[in-house]
Amino acid sequence: MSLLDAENVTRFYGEFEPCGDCVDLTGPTHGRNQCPDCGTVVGCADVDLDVERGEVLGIVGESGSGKSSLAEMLALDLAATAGNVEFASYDGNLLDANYEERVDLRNTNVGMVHQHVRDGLNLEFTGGGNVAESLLAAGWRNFDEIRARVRDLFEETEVPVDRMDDPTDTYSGGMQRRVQIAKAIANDPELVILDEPTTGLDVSVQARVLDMFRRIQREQDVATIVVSHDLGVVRLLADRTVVMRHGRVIESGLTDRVMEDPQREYTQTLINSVI
Ligand SMILES: Nc1ncnc2c1ncn2[C@@H]1O[C@H](COP(=O)(O)OP(=O)(O)OP(=O)(O)O)[C@@H](O)[C@H]1O
Repeated sequence: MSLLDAENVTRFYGEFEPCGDCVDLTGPTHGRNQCPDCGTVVGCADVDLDVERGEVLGIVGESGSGKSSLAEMLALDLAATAGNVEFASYDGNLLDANYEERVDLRNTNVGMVHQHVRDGLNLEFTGGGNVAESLLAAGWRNFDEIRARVRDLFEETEVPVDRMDDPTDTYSGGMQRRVQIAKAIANDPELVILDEPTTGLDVSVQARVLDMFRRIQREQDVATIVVSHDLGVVRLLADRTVVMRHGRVIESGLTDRVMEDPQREYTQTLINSVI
C-alpha cells in the first residue's frame, strides 16, 4: 500500500452555494477555475495522486493552478470540499480527521514547510524555541534532551548552533527556511510537505537549501511532496511529478519523462518558459 493515496480531492472557495455544475464548467478545457454560473472558485477538483514511502512527488503549475490548496489539504491545514485520502498512519479518510486527530498527525506524522515563514515559525521566538515547540507538542519533556535534539537538528539542517538562542527574526531568509525544515523533520514524520521551498531566497541560497534537503531526504528516506512553480526545484528533488492547471492534474509521470517528453502542450510551454 502507498503511504498516501488521494482520490477526487476537491476544494471550492466562495461565498455562495455551489450550483452543482462548478466542476463541469471549469478546468483546462474551459480555461478557467471560476464557475460562470455561481461564481464559485474551484481551487482544485478531482485530484488523484499517490505517494510511496521514501518517494519525492513534485507538484508544478502556474500561479493559481491549485497547488497550495492541494498541499494544504494534504497537510491537514485546510478543510476539503470532497475527496478521500488514505494515509498509512490513519484509519479512515484523512480529510475527515477531527481537530485533535489533525493536531496529533501534524505533530508526529506530517511535517510542513510553509511558503511564508510567518505561517511556519514564530519569529519572536528563538530558532531553538521554534524547533523545541514541535518536540514539546510530540510529548518531549526533558529539558536537556530537548536541547540536545534541537542541537542535532540545527547541525543536520546546517543552521549555526551558536545562533540557537537568538530570536528567529534576526536570522537570514535561508536560515529561517532551514529552521522550518528542522522543525518539520523534528519528530521523524513519514511525510514532509514543502510548499515553494525556495521563494524569496537568493539563487545561491536556494541551491544550498535544496542540496541540504535532498541530503536529508535521502538519508532519512522520508516521503516528500514538493510544491513549486519552479520546474528546476521539482526537477532536482522529485522522482515523479504532477502538473496542474486550472485546478486539475493535467499530466503526471516520472519527472525525467515529464520534463523530457511532455505529453501536454501546456507542460511543454511551462518547460520552454524556463529553458
Ligand atoms: N481563501 C481563498 N478564497 C478564495 N479563493 C481562493 C482562496 N485560496 C485560494 N483561492 C483561489 O483558488 C485558486 C487556487 O489557488 P492556490 O493558491 O491553490 O494556487 P497555487 O497554484 O498554489 O498558486 P500560487 O503559486 O500563486 O500560490 C486561485 O484561483 C486562488 O485565487
